[in-house]
Amino acid sequence: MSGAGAAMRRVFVDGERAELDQPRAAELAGLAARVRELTEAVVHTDVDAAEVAAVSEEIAALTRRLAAARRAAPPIAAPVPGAPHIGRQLANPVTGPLNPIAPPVEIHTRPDRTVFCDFTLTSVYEGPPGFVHGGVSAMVLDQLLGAAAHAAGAPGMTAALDLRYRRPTPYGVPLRGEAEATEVVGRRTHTAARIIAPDGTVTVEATAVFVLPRGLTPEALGNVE
Ligand SMILES: CCCCCCCCCCCCCC(=O)SCCNC(=O)CCNC(=O)[C@H](O)C(C)(C)COP(=O)(O)OP(=O)(O)OC[C@H]1O[C@@H](n2cnc3c(N)ncnc32)[C@H](O)[C@@H]1OP(=O)(O)O
Repeated sequence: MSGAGAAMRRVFVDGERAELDQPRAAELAGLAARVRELTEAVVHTDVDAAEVAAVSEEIAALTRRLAAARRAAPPIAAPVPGAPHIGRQLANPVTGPLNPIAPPVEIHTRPDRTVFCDFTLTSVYEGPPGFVHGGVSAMVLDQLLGAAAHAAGAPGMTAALDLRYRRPTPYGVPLRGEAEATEVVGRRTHTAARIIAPDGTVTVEATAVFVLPRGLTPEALGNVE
């Protein structure tokens, strides 16, 4: 089995990572939400130099307090019977409520196994002035495409990701992401996705191929249907 396959098995099947119950996850999600506000404030602040220095010191002190009890690796959520493990990665940089760099994006699965998300990116994700960074759009789409592969019962790791940036993606407005699996061939799952602006314009289109690492089964990843 590949290194990635073995690592996934250790985390999701063998219980290598700390597993948080819902109240503890909610506490830490609240902390991450405050840090997201802090990031926004840092990017936009215009306070004077003395205040910047004072706040920097306070933040360094807060960081030391949090680091006083440190885990070796990000924790995951306790398993939910019947649900895929993909939703257990609480520190995922796209969907993870515990990760301050995640917007976070909440992905939903429809009964027909397609997936969608409604999300708003703030100006901290700016690339070209006034618009979302292309790498951030790619990150969101990679996750959404991966979720579509999971939803189809054919999860895998991203082997290829192809993007078409049709129009600039605005930030600060509600965006819709949609994705679906288009074909499953052996360990390969082909997927397609798009980001849609509030006026219905498709700003980015993506296709991706996901490959299930050798030695893993969809069942081991929690795709139980
Ligand atoms: C497992 C998933 C778990 C997810 C957990 C939750 C997170 C979800 C998050 C989701 C979002 C975030 C996701 C992330 O961030 S995943 C992180 C980014 N991705 C990676 O790091 C992947 C790195 N690559 C690899 O580990 C290997 O290359 C993999 C495992 C992908 C394949 O290595 P393996 O040795 O197994 O491959 P094989 O040679 O036996 O080929 C097998 C089949 O695949 C076909 N093929 C191979 N490559 C390509 C390609 N580029 N285009 C088209 N097809 C390709 C190949 O032709 C063959 O098909 P066939 O000839 O049999 O028909």
